[in-house]
Amino acid sequence: MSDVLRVSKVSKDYGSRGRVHRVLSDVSLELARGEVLGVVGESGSGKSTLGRIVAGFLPPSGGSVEHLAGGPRSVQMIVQESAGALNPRLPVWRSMAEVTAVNRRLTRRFREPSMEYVRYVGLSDADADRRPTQLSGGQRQRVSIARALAAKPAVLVCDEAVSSLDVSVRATVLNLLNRVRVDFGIAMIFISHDIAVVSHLADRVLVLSNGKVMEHGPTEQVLTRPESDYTRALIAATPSLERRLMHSAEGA
Ligand SMILES: Nc1ncnc2c1ncn2[C@@H]1O[C@H](COP(=O)(O)OP(=O)(O)OP(=O)(O)O)[C@@H](O)[C@H]1O
Repeated sequence: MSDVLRVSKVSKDYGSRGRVHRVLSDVSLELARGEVLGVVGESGSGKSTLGRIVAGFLPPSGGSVEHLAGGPRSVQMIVQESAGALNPRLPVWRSMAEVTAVNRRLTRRFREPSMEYVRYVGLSDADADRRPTQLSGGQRQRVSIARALAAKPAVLVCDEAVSSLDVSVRATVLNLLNRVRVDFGIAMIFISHDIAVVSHLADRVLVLSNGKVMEHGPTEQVLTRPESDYTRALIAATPSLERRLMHSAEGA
């Protein structure tokens, strides 16, 4: 299947002359249409920096990022509290309409084009008329997903997108993201410190430690036959995942 994203030997340095801190070194990856790459690693390993570089919010210090499909908004990003990007004083349909409207005067006739996405993510027409603060955390994250979809991206970067949600809400949003990948063929970079969460969605997993790729392979392989002690430690630090892996090994 054709690639929609190619990241080649990307590095990132923070700081200035004399006090340079390298936070990403030689990271390469490719994404095909509809494919989900999970990016895991402990706090400070460089996950968000990578996500922001891929989304075009941050320039790399070296290497290249090629967006091989879609228009100018071909990569969209969803973060932990994406609703922060929504105007708190406006009904959410208006924040959504801003993504696509050419006309800055967003009268109510611009509402309908957004509603297709509002309904797709499982929100009601009444929800679209509410302000972000009148919605739950899960509903706000759905709005963020709807807003990203309205931009018709080829790639979605999800950075800790479900981390602040309750476990049951988290499962429904993960299911929604899975449908998005199937229904729209959107590829995703799914960033999380929690390898268990990543394992629900990702086809492949890339493990980052101190800005370096420790391993990168099919999810099943990385979880059951990790190559590095670092990955083994990440799995061991996630008891729910360890239990699940043990059960499936016993059942095999
Ligand atoms: N704007 C910045 N200026 C200087 N250093 C930064 C900046 N942003 C991030 N860093 C540093 O870069 C490293 C990687 O940070 P990054 O946020 O990418 O890691 P992360 O894996 O996403 O961590 P977390 O899971 O805690 O969000 C850290 O050491 C961090 O302190």
